Amino acid sequence: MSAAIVRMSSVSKYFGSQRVLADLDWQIAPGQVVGLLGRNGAGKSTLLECMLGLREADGGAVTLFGEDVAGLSDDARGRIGYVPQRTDLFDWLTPVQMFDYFRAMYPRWNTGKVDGLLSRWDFGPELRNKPIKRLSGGEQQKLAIIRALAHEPELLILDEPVSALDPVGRRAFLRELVDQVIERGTTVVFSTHILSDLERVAFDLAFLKDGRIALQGQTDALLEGARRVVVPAATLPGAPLAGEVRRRQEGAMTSVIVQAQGDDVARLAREPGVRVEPLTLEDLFIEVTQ
Ligand SMILES: Nc1ncnc2c1ncn2[C@@H]1O[C@H](COP(=O)(O)OP(=O)(O)OP(=O)(O)O)[C@@H](O)[C@H]1O
Repeated sequence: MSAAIVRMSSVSKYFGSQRVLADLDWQIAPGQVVGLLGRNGAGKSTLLECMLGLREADGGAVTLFGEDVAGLSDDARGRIGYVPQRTDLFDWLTPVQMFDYFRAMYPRWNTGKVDGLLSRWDFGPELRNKPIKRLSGGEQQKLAIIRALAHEPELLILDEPVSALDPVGRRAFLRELVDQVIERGTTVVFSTHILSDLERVAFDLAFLKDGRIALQGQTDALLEGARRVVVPAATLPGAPLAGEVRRRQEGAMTSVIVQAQGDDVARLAREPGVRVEPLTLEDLFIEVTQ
């Protein structure tokens, strides 16, 4: 397997006494497209900011393209695109002025791509020449996405990029992501709460919980293998089932979530009163992150 593009080892981050990242290990391979999931406040933005060196971790190591993130070269920086959760555009400029400014900074800036996206995403002459601070939240989010894509990055980090977009805008963005960005082999890390979007674009999912990546795998495989096994408490063995994620007592029954069905689940399924149910992505999110 080729060397990881992103490598995080034992990364910790505290805000005061609150531990947000707890010795987190994570690696992302070239061309991987990963959806990052977690509850509100789980630390997704913090994780992405530490990954990019925008926030200093309190412990551990982060490398991007094999370089320590604290001393990242201009070349490596030029290969990264980032859409933050809150847009950080120069809002006193107009879109045309902002893109002129960034074009001068990035050798690989693709003006044709910017113009094409502006046209397809409904930026007529009037919007292109209006100060960004007077644009709507969704319009500003579209500009942040265009800015992140314009230099055709090899690593694209998106922190809830579609939260302000309407369904038409979201679909247009996802089409661009799937048809252009992912098609080109770009490595993508994408946090969102819109699970249906992830099912469309993310081949891999990673769940952040208690400051660590609690579960990661291919979306299809996770959904195919994950089951809720509801068992009379007396029938359930005390030892964890193979691939067990969590178990919870519900009256006389115990509900066990497994990532993948092993022989023990097949055996239990034959016992009277046992139910084995498939999980949706939403079920899996709730079960893994609760
Ligand atoms: N600058 C800061 N100072 C103090 N606490 C912070 C700061 N930034 C984030 N936190 C805290 O760290 C935790 C993680 O926040 P973060 O924004 O990374 O979560 P998130 O998973 O991105 O959440 P959401 O899904 O709501 O966007 C939260 O409890 C938050 O209150």
